[in-house]
Amino acid sequence: MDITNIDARIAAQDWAETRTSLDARGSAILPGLLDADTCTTLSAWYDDDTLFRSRIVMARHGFGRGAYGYFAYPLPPAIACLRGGLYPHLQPIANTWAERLGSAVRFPVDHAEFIDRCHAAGQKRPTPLLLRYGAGDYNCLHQDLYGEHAFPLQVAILLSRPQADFAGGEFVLTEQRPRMQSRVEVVPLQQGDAVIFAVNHRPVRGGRGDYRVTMRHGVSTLHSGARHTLGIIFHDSV
Ligand SMILES: O=C(O)CCC(=O)C(=O)O
Ligand SMILES: [Fe+2]
Repeated sequence: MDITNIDARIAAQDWAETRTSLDARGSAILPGLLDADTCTTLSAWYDDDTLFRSRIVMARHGFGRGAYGYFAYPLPPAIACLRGGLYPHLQPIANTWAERLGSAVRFPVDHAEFIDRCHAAGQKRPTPLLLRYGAGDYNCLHQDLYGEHAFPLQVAILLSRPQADFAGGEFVLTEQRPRMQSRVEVVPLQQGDAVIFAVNHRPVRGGRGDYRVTMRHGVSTLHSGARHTLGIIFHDSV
């Protein structure tokens, strides 16, 4: 796996446009973050038990249908590179959001320092994950919160080819505004595209200042084939 290629692909994204999109809708697409070969390699890792600290069968927990593995430490270099390389682009947005939401929490520039904060609070287990869905599988609306410390943005990368490898299985986001019913958006992704989205709350500018919107994400039912995703969550878990 060519890590310099991943670094270059992170650097090549339009981060100003990404920020605009995150502020406007709480999500943004990074087109072609990973190339097709990298996606194929990462999908194949799903079957390698040595890479994972635990395996979750979603139906057993009421999370949906499908399965995933949480990577073990030390993370494979490609995963560490994605986690550590995406974070510095998101950290300024996270701090602005925290300020606008009236939170005193601030996120350090360096991801390793944020991980130290998680570990000191007992959140020591790595959260990057690889998911696999087959026909009939789905992921219920949820939030990936794993303890007191939570970075407000996370990333999911689609490793499979829509229409060719699978059908259905769309990434969806919902947002709940105060005193309003939930609204849903489908995020159209191609193989190698990443979606960045709010883990929990995001600020929205209203007539009387910012208010707080609650977001959830999930995946609609796969009609056929198999779909792999790589999830990058920036906080660790209890
Ligand atoms: O499979 C997906 O697209 C979503 C996976 C997910 O829930 C996550 O990465 O947190
Ligand atoms: Fe998730």
